[in-house]
Amino acid sequence: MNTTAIEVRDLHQRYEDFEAVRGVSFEVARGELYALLGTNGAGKTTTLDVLEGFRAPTKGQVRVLGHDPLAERAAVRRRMGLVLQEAGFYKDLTVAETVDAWRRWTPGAMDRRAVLDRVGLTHREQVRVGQLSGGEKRRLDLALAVLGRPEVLFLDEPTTGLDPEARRNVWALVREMVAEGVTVLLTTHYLDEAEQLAQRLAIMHAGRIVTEGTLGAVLAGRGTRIAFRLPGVRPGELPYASGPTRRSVRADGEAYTVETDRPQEDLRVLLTWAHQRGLELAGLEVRRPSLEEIFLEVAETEKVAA
Ligand SMILES: Nc1ncnc2c1ncn2[C@@H]1O[C@H](COP(=O)(O)OP(=O)(O)OP(=O)(O)O)[C@@H](O)[C@H]1O
Repeated sequence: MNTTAIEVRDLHQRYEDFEAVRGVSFEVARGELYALLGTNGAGKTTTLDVLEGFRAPTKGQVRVLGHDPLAERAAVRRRMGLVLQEAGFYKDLTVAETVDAWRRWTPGAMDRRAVLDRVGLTHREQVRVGQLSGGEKRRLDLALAVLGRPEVLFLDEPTTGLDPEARRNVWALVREMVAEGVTVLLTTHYLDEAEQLAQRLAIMHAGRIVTEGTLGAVLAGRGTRIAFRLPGVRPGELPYASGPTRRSVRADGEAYTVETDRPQEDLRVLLTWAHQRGLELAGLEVRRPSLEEIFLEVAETEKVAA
């Protein structure tokens, strides 16, 4: 059996004279969760649209479970589940009526009770969709997406606008799907979501993938961060003169972040310096960079390069 579930090769997508996707390539293995992150307008939803068979690529090739999702729609549509950014429900139908309506045209659909149990909405069965909370609507979205037991699930920003508890509930559900062998392609603005769920991820910016791989690989090669607050000291006074070490110091008001590939030595120098001057390094921490920082750096570097 082919172990690749999703394949994107040199995808380009143009809207009239604007090229929204500019040569994107990646693969997702069966049973893997892959996250597409990116700035607003990076091209994530457009990439998903092509994979879902809603658009023909301007150039390049995509395959889902070995098929062209547009030309061979019949072969692949029933094996995919979609959660789109905007859910189109009838507000006046109850949860039960909504699921029943979808079951009618989903061959091999799960029982209504089974699917609602799965997403934790059984107790809301008789409630009208218009009265559900945002988190409950997202869970109903997921219920409809998994109703036909899909092999591949596309989730476009599945937790946008949800409170922390509702997000965690959605994460738990997504983890269950992955544990059962479902392949998931997720787009998100939340870096912690990708950190929590994704086996591999890509950061997109202006139509291109700028970095890709496992979380470890994306973080590798980026220096350790030494962060602290120090009121009343100018950046030039810190004990880090320019030198051969790959190091940078960022100041944001009194908050300093030193990025370094020699954390132990740099920390020792900093602590000795502060001790000799009787200075208190408030909130001192040594940590690896967060995806958030990498994301911002990527966006910043690209802006400078553009
Ligand atoms: N139908 C369309 N016609 C013209 N331009 C479009 C169309 N859809 C998207 N775009 C443009 O293409 C670019 C990529 O949009 P896309 O929705 O794929 O990005 P995204 O990464 O999903 O963004 P977001 O995170 O904001 O949802 C944006 O500049 C957007 O304005």
